[in-house]
Formats: sequence, structure tokens, C-alpha cells
Amino acid sequence: MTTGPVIELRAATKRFRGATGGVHTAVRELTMSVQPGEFVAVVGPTGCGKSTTLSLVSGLEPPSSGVALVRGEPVLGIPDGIGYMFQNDAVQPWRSVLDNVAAGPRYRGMTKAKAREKARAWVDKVGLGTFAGYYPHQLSGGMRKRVALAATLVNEPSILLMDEPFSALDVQTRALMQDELLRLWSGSNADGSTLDPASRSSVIFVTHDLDEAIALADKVIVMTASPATIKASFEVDLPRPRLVEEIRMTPEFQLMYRQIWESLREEVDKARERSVVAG
Ligand SMILES: Nc1ncnc2c1ncn2[C@@H]1O[C@H](COP(=O)(O)OP(=O)(O)OP(=O)(O)O)[C@@H](O)[C@H]1O
Repeated sequence: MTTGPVIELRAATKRFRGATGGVHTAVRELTMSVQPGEFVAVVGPTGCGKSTTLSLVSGLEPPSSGVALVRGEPVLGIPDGIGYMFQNDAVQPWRSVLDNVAAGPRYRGMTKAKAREKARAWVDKVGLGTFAGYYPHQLSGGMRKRVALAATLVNEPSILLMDEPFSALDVQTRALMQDELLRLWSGSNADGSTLDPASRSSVIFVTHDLDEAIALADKVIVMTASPATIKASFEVDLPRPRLVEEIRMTPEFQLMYRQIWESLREEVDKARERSVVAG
């Protein structure tokens, strides 16, 4: 049983060698941690190094210096129990909804019958019960996103890494998916009960959208313009369960928004100025 943070980056730096031989620092001396069951949103200007930060946690990229730890162990390769969701749907077009969701459990060695049974439950949970036999091209973008969410959550990840998963959706569908994510992450049941917070997945959710970050998260981390390091961290002291469209209307939300935007705006402006100079 892990007692400390589930995810920790300690002074993690990531440098990439560019195509022309130069070295680009994407992430600089970044220190952050995520506690068991904590939902952390990361916001920062375009291209600052948010995705690279996730790659350090997932083991897709080793740090150039500093350390990345998952459950107190240095990350060497992809740690167990990690689920991902990206902007792209990542659904398999040749598989039905049910078989897309069953693919993870099958890959992990479950029998076809068991995997489909488990997948069936998740397809129902994301509201696609009547579409289980459909193929991705027969679904809307929002429905494909539900498939991707079910296909990730069916594996019961203890760590969920999300890189702008809803940014391609229209505003209404996006709000529905945000509510759906919160409901499933908190383990809400029809009787109103929820999972003990420490048993929930630990989430890092990267987004450009400050509204989304505050509505979803327990903590919002603001990153600096490139290279990414932590500029500031804000605890989001808003009650749960939350409905994103409702929580956004509250004065507490709007106050938080103004405070965090103050911090983020400086970095967005820096990044814009640089892109004008570079352009
Ligand atoms: N594998 C790689 N090789 C070389 N450079 C890379 C690599 N991955 C990322 N970079 C560079 O690192 C910087 C940060 O990229 P990253 O994708 O982490 O930023 P981001 O904040 O997620 O961007 P966005 O907001 O646009 O999604 C960019 O300049 C990018 O070109």
C-alpha cells in the first residue's frame, strides 16, 4: 500500500535534440506530486511542455535529469495501472463498441466471455448500451469519446493521464463528457454513494481550458511558458459532486478563475510575444 504521493516528479528536466542538432529544453526542473485519488489539472500556454510532462510520468520519455516516480519507484518503462486518454479518439474502427471496450481486458489475458461481460457493464455505464453492436463510424464524436472513456476505465487504472481528451468536442458535448468523467471517476452510484476518495484514480488532466481545469480538479497547476516548470499551484476548494455547468455559475468558481487567470495570463502573453518574435 502506497502512503506517499502516487506520482512524483522531482526536479525533472527533459531536453530534446532538434532535427538541426540544437537542444530544446521542453521541461525544466519540474517538481510536482499527485496524491492517491487526487484530480490534478495542468494548464499552460501552447507548446510549453504539458504533454512532455505526461510522457515522463508514463515512461514514454525518460527525464534528462531529475527523477520521475510512480508509487515511490523510479519510472522505467510504462508503469502498471496507467490509463491514457488523448485528444484523438483512439478507437479501433474495425471493432464494434463492445469489442473496443473488451480489447483491454482481452489483452490482459481475460477470456473472451469475461472480457465482453465486463465491457458490457462499462458500455452501459457510459450510456451506450443500445449501441454496443455499432461500429465507430456509425457514432457521433461525443459517442466515440464515450467509447474511448469506457475502453480506458474498463481496465480500472489507478492512474489516469488525460491530454486534452475533450478539446475536439463541441461545447455542449464537452460539458456532458466532463460530467460523465467526474461521475465515473468518483464511482457515483444510483443510490448516491461514491467511492472513498483515496480509492479513486489519481488523475493528471492537461487542458488549455481554465474553465475545464477548475470545474474538474482538486488542484490546478499553472505551468510557465516554455520550458515548462511550475509557476503556481491552486487548491480548488469547491464542493463535490459537481455539475460543471452549475459550478461555473457560482461566485466561488468565478473568484478562483480570476485568481488563476492572473497567473496564467502572464505566461500566455510571454508565449505569444515569443511566437510573434519567432514568426
Ligand atoms: N519527441 C520530441 N522530440 C523533439 N522535440 C519534442 C518532442 N516532444 C516534444 N518536443 C518539443 O517540446 C516542446 C513541448 O512540447 P509539448 O507537446 O510537451 O507541449 P504542450 O504544452 O503539450 O503543447 P500543446 O499545448 O500545443 O499541446 C515543443 O517545442 C515540442 O516541439
